[in-house]
Amino acid sequence: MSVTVRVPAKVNVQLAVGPARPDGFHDLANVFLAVGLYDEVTAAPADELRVTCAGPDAAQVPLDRTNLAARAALALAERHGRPADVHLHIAKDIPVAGGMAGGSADAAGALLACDALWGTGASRAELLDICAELGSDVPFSLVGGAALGTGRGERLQELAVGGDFHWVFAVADGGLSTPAVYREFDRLTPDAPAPEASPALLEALRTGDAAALAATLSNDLQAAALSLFPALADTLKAGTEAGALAALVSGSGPTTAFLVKDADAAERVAAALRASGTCRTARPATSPAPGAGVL
Ligand SMILES: C[C@](O)(CO)[C@H](O)COP(=O)(O)OP(=O)(O)OC[C@H]1O[C@@H](n2ccc(N)nc2=O)[C@H](O)[C@@H]1O
Ligand SMILES: Nc1ncnc2c1ncn2[C@@H]1O[C@H](COP(=O)(O)OP(=O)(O)OP(=O)(O)O)[C@@H](O)[C@H]1O
Repeated sequence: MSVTVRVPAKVNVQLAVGPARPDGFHDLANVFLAVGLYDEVTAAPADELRVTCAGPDAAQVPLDRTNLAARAALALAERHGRPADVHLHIAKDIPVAGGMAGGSADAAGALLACDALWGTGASRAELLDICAELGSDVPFSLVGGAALGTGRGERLQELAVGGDFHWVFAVADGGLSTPAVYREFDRLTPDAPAPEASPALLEALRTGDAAALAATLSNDLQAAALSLFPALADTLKAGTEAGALAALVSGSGPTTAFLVKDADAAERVAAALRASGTCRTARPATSPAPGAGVL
Protein backbone atom coordinates (compact mmCIF):
# COMPACT_ATOMS: atom_id res chain seq x y z
CA MET A 1 0.00 0.00 0.00
CA SER A 2 1.24 3.52 -0.76
CA VAL A 3 -0.16 7.06 -0.67
CA THR A 4 0.61 9.76 -3.25
CA VAL A 5 0.05 13.46 -2.58
CA ARG A 6 0.23 16.22 -5.20
CA VAL A 7 1.44 19.68 -4.07
CA PRO A 8 1.60 22.96 -6.02
CA ALA A 9 4.38 25.54 -6.41
CA LYS A 10 3.77 29.17 -5.41
CA VAL A 11 4.42 32.66 -6.67
CA ASN A 12 4.36 35.68 -4.34
CA VAL A 13 2.15 38.32 -5.94
CA GLN A 14 3.12 40.71 -3.16
CA LEU A 15 6.14 40.23 -0.93
CA ALA A 16 6.52 43.18 1.48
CA VAL A 17 9.53 42.70 3.77
CA GLY A 18 10.18 44.51 7.04
CA PRO A 19 13.46 44.88 8.94
CA ALA A 20 15.28 41.80 10.30
CA ARG A 21 13.86 40.64 13.65
CA PRO A 22 16.02 39.65 16.63
CA ASP A 23 15.52 35.95 15.64
CA GLY A 24 16.97 36.66 12.17
CA PHE A 25 13.65 36.30 10.32
CA HIS A 26 11.78 39.19 8.68
CA ASP A 27 8.16 40.15 9.25
CA LEU A 28 6.29 39.91 5.97
CA ALA A 29 3.09 40.80 4.22
CA ASN A 30 3.32 37.82 1.89
CA VAL A 31 0.52 37.29 -0.62
CA PHE A 32 0.91 33.72 -1.85
CA LEU A 33 -0.76 32.33 -4.95
CA ALA A 34 -0.51 28.59 -5.68
CA VAL A 35 0.32 27.80 -9.33
CA GLY A 36 -0.28 24.66 -11.34
CA LEU A 37 3.25 23.22 -11.35
CA TYR A 38 3.35 20.23 -9.04
CA ASP A 39 5.58 17.83 -7.16
CA GLU A 40 4.17 14.42 -6.17
CA VAL A 41 5.28 12.71 -2.97
CA THR A 42 4.61 8.99 -2.52
CA ALA A 43 4.91 7.36 0.90
CA ALA A 44 5.26 3.56 1.15
CA PRO A 45 6.16 1.29 4.07
CA ALA A 46 9.90 0.55 4.43
CA ASP A 47 12.33 -0.85 7.03
CA GLU A 48 13.76 2.63 7.63
CA LEU A 49 13.46 6.21 6.37
CA ARG A 50 14.56 6.46 2.76
CA VAL A 51 14.18 9.27 0.19
CA THR A 52 14.39 8.97 -3.59
CA CYS A 53 13.79 11.66 -6.19
CA ALA A 54 13.20 11.72 -9.95
CA GLY A 55 12.87 14.62 -12.37
CA PRO A 56 15.03 17.04 -14.38
CA ASP A 57 16.52 18.72 -11.25
CA ALA A 58 16.72 15.53 -9.13
CA ALA A 59 20.53 15.63 -8.89
CA GLN A 60 20.31 18.86 -6.82
CA VAL A 61 17.95 17.39 -4.23
CA PRO A 62 19.54 15.99 -1.02
CA LEU A 63 18.42 12.42 -0.21
CA ASP A 64 19.50 12.40 3.44
CA ARG A 65 17.69 13.64 6.54
CA THR A 66 18.16 17.27 5.49
CA ASN A 67 15.56 16.74 2.78
CA LEU A 68 12.50 18.70 3.88
CA ALA A 69 10.24 15.72 3.09
CA ALA A 70 12.32 13.50 5.40
CA ARG A 71 12.22 16.17 8.11
CA ALA A 72 8.41 16.30 7.81
CA ALA A 73 8.10 12.51 8.21
CA LEU A 74 10.45 12.58 11.23
CA ALA A 75 8.50 15.43 12.86
CA LEU A 76 5.14 13.62 12.49
CA ALA A 77 6.60 10.29 13.68
CA GLU A 78 8.18 11.90 16.73
CA ARG A 79 4.96 13.62 17.78
CA HIS A 80 3.08 10.33 17.55
CA GLY A 81 5.78 8.17 19.15
CA ARG A 82 6.28 5.91 16.17
CA PRO A 83 9.19 5.08 13.85
CA ALA A 84 9.53 7.01 10.57
CA ASP A 85 9.77 3.72 8.67
CA VAL A 86 8.78 5.08 5.28
CA HIS A 87 10.09 5.31 1.74
CA LEU A 88 9.37 8.79 0.34
CA HIS A 89 9.61 9.14 -3.41
CA ILE A 90 9.52 12.67 -4.83
CA ALA A 91 8.48 13.12 -8.47
CA LYS A 92 9.97 16.60 -8.85
CA ASP A 93 8.62 19.06 -11.39
CA ILE A 94 9.02 22.29 -9.37
CA PRO A 95 12.37 24.04 -10.08
CA VAL A 96 14.91 23.47 -7.26
CA ALA A 97 16.16 26.54 -5.32
CA GLY A 98 14.01 28.64 -7.66
CA GLY A 99 11.90 30.69 -5.24
CA MET A 100 8.79 28.59 -5.94
CA ALA A 101 8.76 26.72 -2.60
CA GLY A 102 9.63 23.31 -4.07
CA GLY A 103 11.19 21.94 -0.88
CA SER A 104 8.27 23.32 1.12
CA ALA A 105 5.85 21.56 -1.23
CA ASP A 106 7.64 18.25 -0.61
CA ALA A 107 7.48 18.80 3.15
CA ALA A 108 3.72 19.45 3.07
CA GLY A 109 3.25 16.48 0.71
CA ALA A 110 5.26 14.09 2.89
CA LEU A 111 3.36 15.19 5.98
CA LEU A 112 -0.04 14.53 4.41
CA ALA A 113 1.12 11.25 2.80
CA CYS A 114 2.61 9.88 6.05
CA ASP A 115 -0.46 10.95 8.02
CA ALA A 116 -2.64 8.94 5.61
CA LEU A 117 -0.26 5.95 5.38
CA TRP A 118 0.20 5.68 9.15
CA GLY A 119 -3.42 6.50 10.06
CA THR A 120 -2.09 9.16 12.42
CA GLY A 121 -5.31 11.18 12.17
CA ALA A 122 -3.53 14.48 12.86
CA SER A 123 -5.90 17.45 12.89
CA ARG A 124 -5.54 20.24 10.33
CA ALA A 125 -4.30 22.51 13.15
CA GLU A 126 -1.59 20.00 14.13
CA LEU A 127 -0.49 19.59 10.50
CA LEU A 128 -0.27 23.39 10.10
CA ASP A 129 1.72 23.58 13.33
CA ILE A 130 4.27 21.04 12.07
CA CYS A 131 4.39 22.85 8.71
CA ALA A 132 5.28 26.14 10.45
CA GLU A 133 8.10 24.41 12.36
CA LEU A 134 9.54 23.07 9.09
CA GLY A 135 9.67 26.40 7.23
CA SER A 136 7.93 29.72 6.64
CA ASP A 137 6.49 28.69 3.25
CA VAL A 138 5.38 25.17 4.26
CA PRO A 139 1.92 26.03 5.71
CA PHE A 140 0.95 27.67 2.42
CA SER A 141 2.00 24.57 0.44
CA LEU A 142 -0.54 22.59 2.49
CA VAL A 143 -3.33 25.17 2.09
CA GLY A 144 -2.86 26.29 -1.56
CA GLY A 145 -5.25 28.67 -3.34
CA ALA A 146 -4.32 32.19 -2.25
CA ALA A 147 -3.45 33.47 1.20
CA LEU A 148 -1.92 36.40 3.04
CA GLY A 149 1.00 35.24 5.18
CA THR A 150 2.05 37.43 8.11
CA GLY A 151 4.64 36.94 10.83
CA ARG A 152 7.51 35.26 8.96
CA GLY A 153 4.89 34.16 6.39
CA GLU A 154 3.59 31.17 8.36
CA ARG A 155 0.39 32.77 9.77
CA LEU A 156 -2.15 32.43 6.97
CA GLN A 157 -5.39 34.13 6.15
CA GLU A 158 -7.02 32.53 3.11
CA LEU A 159 -8.01 34.91 0.28
CA ALA A 160 -10.82 34.74 -2.27
CA VAL A 161 -9.75 34.69 -5.95
CA GLY A 162 -12.33 35.70 -8.56
CA GLY A 163 -10.89 33.99 -11.64
CA ASP A 164 -7.97 32.17 -13.22
CA PHE A 165 -4.66 33.93 -13.84
CA HIS A 166 -2.22 32.83 -16.55
CA TRP A 167 1.54 32.85 -15.99
CA VAL A 168 4.84 31.90 -17.56
CA PHE A 169 7.74 30.93 -15.29
CA ALA A 170 11.26 31.32 -16.66
CA VAL A 171 13.62 28.87 -14.94
CA ALA A 172 17.12 30.32 -14.51
CA ASP A 173 20.41 28.53 -14.94
CA GLY A 174 21.42 28.12 -11.30
CA GLY A 175 19.75 28.81 -7.96
CA LEU A 176 19.74 31.47 -5.23
CA SER A 177 20.01 30.84 -1.49
CA THR A 178 17.00 32.30 0.35
CA PRO A 179 19.03 33.47 3.40
CA ALA A 180 21.58 35.14 1.09
CA VAL A 181 18.79 37.07 -0.68
CA TYR A 182 17.34 38.24 2.66
CA ARG A 183 20.85 39.33 3.76
CA GLU A 184 21.26 41.30 0.54
CA PHE A 185 17.83 42.89 1.17
CA ASP A 186 19.08 44.03 4.61
CA ARG A 187 22.20 45.52 3.04
CA LEU A 188 20.23 47.38 0.35
CA THR A 189 17.32 48.44 2.62
CA PRO A 190 18.62 49.69 5.98
CA ASP A 191 15.32 51.41 6.90
CA ALA A 192 12.65 48.97 5.69
CA PRO A 193 9.15 50.11 6.79
CA ALA A 194 6.70 47.71 8.49
CA PRO A 195 5.19 45.47 5.78
CA GLU A 196 1.55 45.94 4.78
CA ALA A 197 -0.67 44.12 2.30
CA SER A 198 -1.82 46.27 -0.64
CA PRO A 199 -5.63 46.75 -0.66
CA ALA A 200 -5.54 47.29 -4.47
CA LEU A 201 -3.75 43.97 -4.98
CA LEU A 202 -6.17 42.06 -2.73
CA GLU A 203 -9.05 43.62 -4.71
CA ALA A 204 -7.46 42.57 -8.03
CA LEU A 205 -7.25 38.98 -6.75
CA ARG A 206 -10.83 39.09 -5.47
CA THR A 207 -12.18 40.26 -8.83
CA GLY A 208 -9.86 38.05 -10.95
CA ASP A 209 -8.72 41.12 -12.93
CA ALA A 210 -5.36 40.31 -14.56
CA ALA A 211 -4.66 43.89 -15.71
CA ALA A 212 -5.31 45.21 -12.18
CA LEU A 213 -3.13 42.47 -10.69
CA ALA A 214 -0.36 43.31 -13.18
CA ALA A 215 -0.44 46.95 -12.02
CA THR A 216 -0.10 45.98 -8.35
CA LEU A 217 2.41 43.06 -8.31
CA SER A 218 5.43 43.77 -6.11
CA ASN A 219 8.36 41.95 -4.59
CA ASP A 220 10.64 43.68 -2.07
CA LEU A 221 13.25 40.92 -2.59
CA GLN A 222 13.51 41.65 -6.32
CA ALA A 223 16.31 44.23 -6.08
CA ALA A 224 18.30 41.89 -3.83
CA ALA A 225 17.82 38.93 -6.19
CA LEU A 226 18.88 41.11 -9.17
CA SER A 227 21.91 42.34 -7.25
CA LEU A 228 23.06 38.73 -6.67
CA PHE A 229 21.97 37.49 -10.14
CA PRO A 230 22.19 40.50 -12.51
CA ALA A 231 21.39 38.43 -15.65
CA LEU A 232 17.78 38.16 -14.43
CA ALA A 233 17.25 41.71 -15.74
CA ASP A 234 17.67 40.33 -19.29
CA THR A 235 15.03 37.64 -18.65
CA LEU A 236 12.57 40.20 -17.24
CA LYS A 237 13.15 42.41 -20.30
CA ALA A 238 12.71 39.51 -22.76
CA GLY A 239 9.34 38.50 -21.23
CA THR A 240 8.12 42.09 -21.12
CA GLU A 241 9.08 42.67 -24.77
CA ALA A 242 7.25 39.43 -25.69
CA GLY A 243 3.99 40.98 -24.40
CA ALA A 244 3.66 39.97 -20.74
CA LEU A 245 1.32 42.21 -18.71
CA ALA A 246 3.91 42.29 -15.92
CA ALA A 247 7.19 40.64 -14.94
CA LEU A 248 8.71 40.00 -11.52
CA VAL A 249 11.12 37.79 -9.65
CA SER A 250 9.32 34.87 -7.95
CA GLY A 251 9.96 35.10 -4.18
CA SER A 252 13.71 34.94 -3.52
CA GLY A 253 14.34 33.98 -7.17
CA PRO A 254 15.96 33.26 -9.51
CA THR A 255 12.80 32.02 -11.25
CA THR A 256 11.05 34.95 -12.93
CA ALA A 257 7.26 35.15 -13.29
CA PHE A 258 5.32 36.73 -16.16
CA LEU A 259 1.61 37.47 -15.83
CA VAL A 260 -0.14 37.20 -19.21
CA LYS A 261 -3.66 37.75 -20.55
CA ASP A 262 -4.69 34.18 -21.45
CA ALA A 263 -3.47 30.69 -22.37
CA ASP A 264 -2.54 31.73 -25.95
CA ALA A 265 -0.44 34.62 -24.67
CA ALA A 266 1.24 32.20 -22.24
CA GLU A 267 2.31 29.92 -25.12
CA ARG A 268 3.62 32.92 -27.11
CA VAL A 269 5.56 34.45 -24.20
CA ALA A 270 6.97 31.04 -23.19
CA ALA A 271 8.20 30.42 -26.76
CA ALA A 272 9.78 33.89 -26.93
CA LEU A 273 11.52 33.39 -23.57
CA ARG A 274 12.91 29.99 -24.64
CA ALA A 275 14.16 31.53 -27.91
CA SER A 276 15.71 34.53 -26.08
CA GLY A 277 18.51 32.47 -24.54
CA THR A 278 18.00 34.31 -21.23
CA CYS A 279 16.67 31.29 -19.28
CA ARG A 280 17.01 27.51 -19.08
CA THR A 281 13.36 26.88 -19.91
CA ALA A 282 9.96 28.59 -19.70
CA ARG A 283 6.81 26.96 -18.32
CA PRO A 284 3.19 28.16 -18.68
CA ALA A 285 0.97 27.57 -15.62
CA THR A 286 -2.35 28.81 -14.26
CA SER A 287 -3.45 29.88 -10.79
CA PRO A 288 -4.97 29.48 -8.31
CA ALA A 289 -4.13 25.79 -7.77
CA PRO A 290 -5.44 23.63 -4.93
CA GLY A 291 -3.22 22.86 -1.93
CA ALA A 292 -1.67 19.51 -1.05
CA GLY A 293 -4.11 16.67 -1.75
CA VAL A 294 -4.08 12.86 -1.75
CA LEU A 295 -4.44 11.51 -5.30
C1 LIG B 1 11.15 34.09 0.07
C2 LIG B 1 9.96 33.24 0.48
O1 LIG B 1 9.93 32.05 -0.30
C3 LIG B 1 8.67 34.01 0.17
O2 LIG B 1 7.52 33.20 0.29
C4 LIG B 1 9.99 32.88 1.96
O3 LIG B 1 10.03 34.04 2.77
C5 LIG B 1 11.11 31.93 2.34
O4 LIG B 1 10.51 30.87 3.01
P1 LIG B 1 11.30 29.51 3.36
O5 LIG B 1 12.19 29.13 2.23
O6 LIG B 1 10.26 28.55 3.86
O7 LIG B 1 12.22 30.03 4.54
P2 LIG B 1 12.65 29.35 5.92
O8 LIG B 1 13.10 27.95 5.66
O9 LIG B 1 11.59 29.56 6.95
O10 LIG B 1 13.90 30.27 6.29
C6 LIG B 1 15.10 30.22 5.55
C7 LIG B 1 15.86 31.50 5.79
O11 LIG B 1 15.25 32.58 5.07
C8 LIG B 1 15.29 33.77 5.82
N1 LIG B 1 13.90 34.23 6.09
C9 LIG B 1 12.83 33.45 5.79
C10 LIG B 1 11.54 33.90 6.02
C11 LIG B 1 11.38 35.19 6.60
N2 LIG B 1 10.16 35.67 6.86
N3 LIG B 1 12.45 35.94 6.90
C12 LIG B 1 13.71 35.49 6.65
O12 LIG B 1 14.68 36.19 6.91
C13 LIG B 1 16.07 33.46 7.08
O13 LIG B 1 17.41 33.76 6.79
C14 LIG B 1 15.89 31.95 7.23
O14 LIG B 1 16.94 31.35 7.93
N1 LIG C 1 12.61 18.19 -1.03
C1 LIG C 1 13.49 19.12 -1.44
N2 LIG C 1 13.44 19.61 -2.69
C2 LIG C 1 14.31 20.55 -3.10
N3 LIG C 1 15.30 21.04 -2.35
C3 LIG C 1 15.41 20.60 -1.11
C4 LIG C 1 14.51 19.63 -0.60
N4 LIG C 1 14.84 19.40 0.67
C5 LIG C 1 15.90 20.18 0.94
N5 LIG C 1 16.27 20.90 -0.12
C6 LIG C 1 17.39 21.90 -0.15
O1 LIG C 1 16.80 23.19 -0.05
C7 LIG C 1 17.37 24.10 -0.98
C8 LIG C 1 16.27 25.07 -1.45
O2 LIG C 1 15.37 24.33 -2.22
P1 LIG C 1 13.91 24.80 -2.66
O3 LIG C 1 13.67 24.16 -3.98
O4 LIG C 1 12.93 24.55 -1.59
O5 LIG C 1 14.15 26.37 -2.82
P2 LIG C 1 13.14 27.53 -3.08
O6 LIG C 1 12.08 27.06 -4.01
O7 LIG C 1 13.96 28.71 -3.47
O8 LIG C 1 12.48 27.79 -1.66
P3 LIG C 1 11.54 29.02 -1.21
O9 LIG C 1 10.78 29.52 -2.39
O10 LIG C 1 10.64 28.36 -0.18
O11 LIG C 1 12.49 30.02 -0.61
C9 LIG C 1 17.94 23.23 -2.10
O12 LIG C 1 19.08 23.81 -2.65
C10 LIG C 1 18.23 21.90 -1.42
O13 LIG C 1 19.57 21.82 -1.02
